[in-house]
Amino acid sequence: MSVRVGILGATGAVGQRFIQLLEDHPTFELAALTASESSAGKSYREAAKWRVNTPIPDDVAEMTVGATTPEDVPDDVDLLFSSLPSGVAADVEPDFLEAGYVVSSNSSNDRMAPDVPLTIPEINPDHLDLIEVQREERGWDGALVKNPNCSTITMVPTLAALDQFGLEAVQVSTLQAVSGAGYSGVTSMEIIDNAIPHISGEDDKMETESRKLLGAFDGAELELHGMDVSASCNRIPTLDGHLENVFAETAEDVSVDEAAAAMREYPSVDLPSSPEPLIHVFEDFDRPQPRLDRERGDGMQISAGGLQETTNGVQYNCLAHNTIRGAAGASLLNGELLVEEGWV
Ligand SMILES: N[C@@H](CC=O)C(=O)O
Repeated sequence: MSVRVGILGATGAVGQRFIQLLEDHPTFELAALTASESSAGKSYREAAKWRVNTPIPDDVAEMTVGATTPEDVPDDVDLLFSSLPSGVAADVEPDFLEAGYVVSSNSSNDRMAPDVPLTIPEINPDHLDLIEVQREERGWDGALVKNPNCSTITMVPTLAALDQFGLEAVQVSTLQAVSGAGYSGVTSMEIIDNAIPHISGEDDKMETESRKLLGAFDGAELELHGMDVSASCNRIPTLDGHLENVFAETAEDVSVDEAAAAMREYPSVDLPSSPEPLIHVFEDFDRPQPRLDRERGDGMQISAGGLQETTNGVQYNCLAHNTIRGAAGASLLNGELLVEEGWV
């Protein structure tokens, strides 16, 4: 079965990752690319400054880029991936949803809306049924599904594994790669020989999105997880791969061996982009490391290591590739789930 897909915001850094990940995808056939008005009508090769570490696929290079309006997307496209800047996405995604498109979006707008599924297929696939609520409330024929922020998605699979011990509170400090800020996000003068101890808006995303992802959905309403999450997000001069130091407080005592087994055994799902296993656990205290471990599972695996008991739980490090598992790969996997569950 082949599903025709499009990319909204195809010329940006995440748009380029989508193109890379869609090359040779077993189900998805790339059929539409959109970008800003200034790119519309150009070939993709002319419109995009290609910066991904594999060549632009020849057929994609010759595709004509459309404007980001439903009129410029062929009717036979079944699924759209959105990597629009969040301000633009907030304006234009609703037009596509009203026009009946199913949109799997990486943009941060609406992630916490009560009727929008914020989904990681291995963690909370049942939340996808919020689409029923969304369609009823908004009157859309289409459907909007979001994936979390890259720093959230790095930590939440490990928390999902630990939740069997009764998660009560989480403190996390991040060391985030420069690609998370986009190609021109931090200048070399700001970041070389440096670390920047604040990423605007990022603490709040981790604190809220993680509670939604681990929340309980009863078919009508979603209740946020009761744990308390405190995040401190920092930029460091790595290119890709967000490393995070997590302190998880649990109601029950948990040993290092129990925590490691819970993470190792946390199930993956049977979708083309889901890695097996979902979480790789290192015994070493000095792993995971961004340069060594970000490409594990084609950039889709979560790594953890440095597990130690604390007075009220465990501490550890975790890592994921922020532009693959944390962005384009996350939306793609949500698209695979949408197909599997019959929403596309
Ligand atoms: N908001 C994130 C994006 C993820 O890569 C960041 O700034 O790093």
